[in-house]
Amino acid sequence: MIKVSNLTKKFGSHTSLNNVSIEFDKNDYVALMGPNGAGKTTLIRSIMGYYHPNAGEVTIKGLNPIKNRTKVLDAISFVPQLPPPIKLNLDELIQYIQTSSNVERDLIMHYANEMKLDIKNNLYKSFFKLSGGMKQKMLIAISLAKNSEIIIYDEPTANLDPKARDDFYRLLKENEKEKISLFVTHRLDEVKDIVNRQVYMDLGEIVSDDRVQN
Ligand SMILES: Nc1ncnc2c1ncn2[C@@H]1O[C@H](COP(=O)(O)OP(=O)(O)OP(=O)(O)O)[C@@H](O)[C@H]1O
Repeated sequence: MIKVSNLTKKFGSHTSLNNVSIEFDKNDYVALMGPNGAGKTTLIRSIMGYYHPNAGEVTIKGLNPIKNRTKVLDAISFVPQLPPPIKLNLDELIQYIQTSSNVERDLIMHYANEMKLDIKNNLYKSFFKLSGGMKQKMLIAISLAKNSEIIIYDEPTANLDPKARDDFYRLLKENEKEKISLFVTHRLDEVKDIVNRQVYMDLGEIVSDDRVQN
C-alpha cells in the first residue's frame, strides 16, 4: 500500500535519504528506528508528500502523495514529533476536524477521555496554550478517532507521563486491525509488543528490516 522506490532527498549538499526502497502493507506494524539525523522524519514526511524528491518516488495505494495530497492525507493519521502551533481552541479544532476529515466529535471526546485529557474544562482554551503532554493527548485522540488505514506516529510519547503512555499503547492495541502503523521511536522496549517489523535507518539508508513476532 506504501511503496517507496529508490528515493533520494537532499537538503542542499546534505543527502537525507539515499536511494531508499521499502514497502509497507496492511498489517505491518513497524518500529522505524535509528540515530538522530538518520532520515526517519524525512522518510515519513516524504511518504506524506511534504517533500519533492531529488530522485525516485513514493506511491500510496498507487497514488503520488504530492499530486494527490488531499486524497492521500485522508487515508493517513499523523501525530508529529512537535505539535503544530494551532491557534484554534479545542472546541474549534474538533469542529474543524469533524468537517474536514469527517470524524465524529463524540469519538474524539471518547478517546480524549480515555487518554485522561480533561477536555471539558479545556474546551475553550487555545490548543497552543495546552501543556506539551496535553497537546500530544489531543492529537492522539484525533488520530484514533480518525481511524485511518495508515497511522504514522513520530515519537508520540515523548511528552507523555508513564500512565498516559500505558493508555496510549492500550488504545493502539485495541485499534490495531488491518492497518499500517509506523512508529518512529528511540524506545523499542515501549513498542516491541505492538510491532511485527523493525526497520533501522542510518545515514539516510535502511540498514536492517526484520520481521518479528509481537
Ligand atoms: N527541512 C530540512 N532542511 C534542511 N535539512 C533537513 C531538513 N529536514 C531534515 N534535514 C536534515 O536531514 C537529516 C535527517 O533528518 P531527519 O529529521 O529525517 O532525521 P531523524 O532520523 O528523524 O532524526 P531525529 O531522531 O533526531 O528526529 C538531518 O541531517 C537533518 O539536519
